[in-house]
Amino acid sequence: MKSIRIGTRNSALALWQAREVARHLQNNNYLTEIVPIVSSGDKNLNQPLYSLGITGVFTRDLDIALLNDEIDIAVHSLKDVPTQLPQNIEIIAYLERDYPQDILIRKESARNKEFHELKLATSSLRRRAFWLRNYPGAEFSDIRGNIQTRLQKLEDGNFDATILSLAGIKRMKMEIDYEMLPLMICAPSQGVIAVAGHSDKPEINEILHQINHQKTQICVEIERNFLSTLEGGCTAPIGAFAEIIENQIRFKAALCSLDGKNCIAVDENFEYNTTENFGEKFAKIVLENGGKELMTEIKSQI
Ligand SMILES: NCc1[nH]cc(CCC(=O)O)c1CC(=O)O
Repeated sequence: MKSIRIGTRNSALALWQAREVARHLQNNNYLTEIVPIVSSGDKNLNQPLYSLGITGVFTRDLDIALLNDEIDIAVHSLKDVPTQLPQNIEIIAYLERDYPQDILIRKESARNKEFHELKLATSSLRRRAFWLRNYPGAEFSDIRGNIQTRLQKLEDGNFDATILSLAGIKRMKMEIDYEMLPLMICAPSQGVIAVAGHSDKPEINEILHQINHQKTQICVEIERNFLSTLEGGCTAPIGAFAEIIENQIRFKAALCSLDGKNCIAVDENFEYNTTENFGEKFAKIVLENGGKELMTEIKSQI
């Protein structure tokens, strides 16, 4: 039997996630091979990227490799995957979500500062807005790069703390002090590893179904339907988190203005069924309650 070629980005986190998918497949007796994709093979495609619907900065190289049949599947952090997928590419499996939360990491010199005094480094509009909602007037710096780079920049830079995803810290086995941030609502599908496949490869997709975690799928589909109904392609401060508690789903979400002053939140408990699109339903409630105007305002500001 041929081994399944698992495409991944080349960062430490991406490689860890790809190995996690490999481990699940191996547990089901499939052979696997990790294929790190460094740069894109656009040259082999005979159509322009936009005409194939390829948009995501984090996903584009893997999308191209899938379409060029250099890999059989692609592993992603689901929160980095655009809600509109390219032609012929589908998310086929979701691994069980581990840690959806955002956490605060501060440097030693800021040990005794109160939250409202912290100078924060984060480029995420969502993290900024939710923080400002609680601590108006807080100051921010931009910070980009992978987790290791950001932690190095925190040490070197002129700011006190940063906000990261707990999933990333746990996966990298970082021995680091952190504080939980119950004031934040995570990004839609944060903490979830997703496996994308090619729609024309039913045999591979059949295999992927075996490693799918259905409860995770139910939750992230609600979160992502909420996001895509609100957004229409722009990036806004939107948090969304669904979890299954006994036989009910608890869904918490919010759309905030960039300065955090205006937040339209939903907090719902409901019985799940497969016929209703709950994410879309709750997004429409937000849109009808001032969300439409707020989205227009945000789009004009970013
Ligand atoms: N956009 C960056 C990114 N994409 C996925 C993760 C970590 C894994 C996850 O949260 O799903 C991170 C780092 C972070 O947000 O701190």
